[in-house]
Amino acid sequence: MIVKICGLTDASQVHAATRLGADLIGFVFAKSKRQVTAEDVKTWIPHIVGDAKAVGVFVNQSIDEINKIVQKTGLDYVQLHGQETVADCRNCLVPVIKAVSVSTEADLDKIDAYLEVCEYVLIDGATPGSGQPFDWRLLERINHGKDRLILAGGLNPDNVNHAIEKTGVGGVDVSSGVETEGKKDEDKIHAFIQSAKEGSR
Ligand SMILES: O=C(O)c1ccccc1NCC(=O)[C@H](O)[C@H](O)COP(=O)(O)O
Repeated sequence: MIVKICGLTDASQVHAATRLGADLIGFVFAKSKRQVTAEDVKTWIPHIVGDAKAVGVFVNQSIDEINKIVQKTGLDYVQLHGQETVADCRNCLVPVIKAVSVSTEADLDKIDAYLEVCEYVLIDGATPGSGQPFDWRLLERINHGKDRLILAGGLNPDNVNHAIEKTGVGGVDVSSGVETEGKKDEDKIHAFIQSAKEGSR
C-alpha cells in the first residue's frame, strides 16, 4: 500500500511524515492555503528520511515551468491536478501522478488513457484539499489497474481502512484528515499510516 501525505509546509513535517513511514510526500505549488515555493522545497527535501519520494502538486501550470521547478528542487514526481492532457503528462521530466476528479461514472472513462503514460492516477473528489469525500462506490466499476490508483478526498485515520477494503486501490492520499486546526498533526499522520498499511494486509 502506497501512502501519500500531501500539503506539507515545513521541514519538520517532511522529517516527521517520512520517519513515520509515508511513501510519498506532497508539496502544493498551486494556489492554496498550503502553497509552498521552489526555494523552500529545495531546502526541505534533504530532511526526507529513508526512501520516501517528493511530489510537486500543480494545477494547469505550463509544463516548461513545472520542469524548471523539478530541476531546481529535485522533486521525484509531479502531480497534475488540472486539465492537463495525456501529451502534457508525456512531456514532464519525472514520472507523473495525474489527478482525476470523480463525481459521476463518466469521469472514470478518463482514467485508462492516463494510466498508459503516468505512474499513478490519483482519484479525488471535486474540490482537492477540502477534506470532502466522494462516493467510493463509483470505483466498483473499475476492474483493472487498481494497483496504480491512489484514492484521495476526505480520508482520515478512522475511515482509511474501510476505504481500502471497499475500493481495492493500491494507494491512499490525505491532507486535511491529518491536520488539527489547519496544521499537520504528527499523531494523526502516525495513525493514518498505521491504519492504511494495516488495512492492506
Ligand atoms: O491541498 C490543496 O490545498 C490542493 C490545492 C490545489 C490542488 C490540489 C491540492 N491538494 C492535492 C492533494 O493531493 C490532496 O491531498 C487531496 O486533494 C486530498 O485532500 P483532502 O481531502 O484534504 O485529504
